[in-house]
Amino acid sequence: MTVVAAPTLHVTKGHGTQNDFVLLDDRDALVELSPALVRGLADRRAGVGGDGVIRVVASENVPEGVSALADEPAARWFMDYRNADGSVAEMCGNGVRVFAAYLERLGLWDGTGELALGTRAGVRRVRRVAVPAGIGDDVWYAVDMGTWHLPGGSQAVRDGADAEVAVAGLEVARAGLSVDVGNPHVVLALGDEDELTAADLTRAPEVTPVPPNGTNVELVVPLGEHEAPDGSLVGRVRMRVHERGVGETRSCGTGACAAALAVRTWAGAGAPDVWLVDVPGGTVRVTVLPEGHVELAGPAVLVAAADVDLAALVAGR
Ligand SMILES: N[C@@H](CCC[C@H](N)C(=O)O)C(=O)O
Repeated sequence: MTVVAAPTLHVTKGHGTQNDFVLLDDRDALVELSPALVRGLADRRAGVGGDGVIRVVASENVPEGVSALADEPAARWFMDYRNADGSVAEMCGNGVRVFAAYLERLGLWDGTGELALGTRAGVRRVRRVAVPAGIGDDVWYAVDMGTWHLPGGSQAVRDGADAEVAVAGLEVARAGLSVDVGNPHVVLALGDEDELTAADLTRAPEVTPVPPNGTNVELVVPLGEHEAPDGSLVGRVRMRVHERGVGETRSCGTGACAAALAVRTWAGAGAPDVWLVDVPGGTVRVTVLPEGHVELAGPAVLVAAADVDLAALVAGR
């Protein structure tokens, strides 16, 4: 574990619907964020603890080719996201909101208008939004998550499944639908909430054919639809997730988008464009936007700040 800057690292802890992250401000890209350092910071016993680590880097310090920043000079800040096992992921939906809250805390965004930020999946745009009635009182952010894709790169499929998924605790393998929202997901619908509870996600679900770069897996139970005050339809699903590079987490923003998109696809014509996704850590809202985009909205909370003694972090593992 080599760190150029200092023997201590100032970090902040935050979460979005209890998908939790260790955040660091390394705008000059001085910290060598090795997989070992990420694993140490994310360690829930010998480190700070989190599902992932997120680093703020000024766009001009991001190596060329990492994101589409060259096309978007307004994206001054790059979200360098790592999973708890030290692996790099293209995108993190809950992470983007927490990253925006962290930029506000650092005085790098004033919370007004639209914040463009760089990610490995391209530029994402964030804005503060009103909290939907009855869903807590944390500050909410909405993120345009860009374009999404079903198998074959399209936004419509003839068959509702392209994979078979075996989940511990469930007797028979289920059909799953791959959804790409910047990172890979496979979504499978379960019969009822008892099955959702019975699923054992301490082990990674086995997906066939094996996705070449691994995948996140979402188990969903559709909960029906209701009418919003403006007369439009809102769908609701309950979800559990096993994240690539992490394990079961209490929420996954990209996973919520994938879950809503899969259920909407299975529901066919006339299905709602707005979905509430209930996860163990809370509720997020997914909206299918025009031009093939999808939006994720939900809370972001910063809960603590700490100075990490890097020598102790190494010694403790
Ligand atoms: N929790 C995230 C997704 C993080 C990345 C994922 N584990 C992967 O490897 O693709 C979210 O909120 O989207």
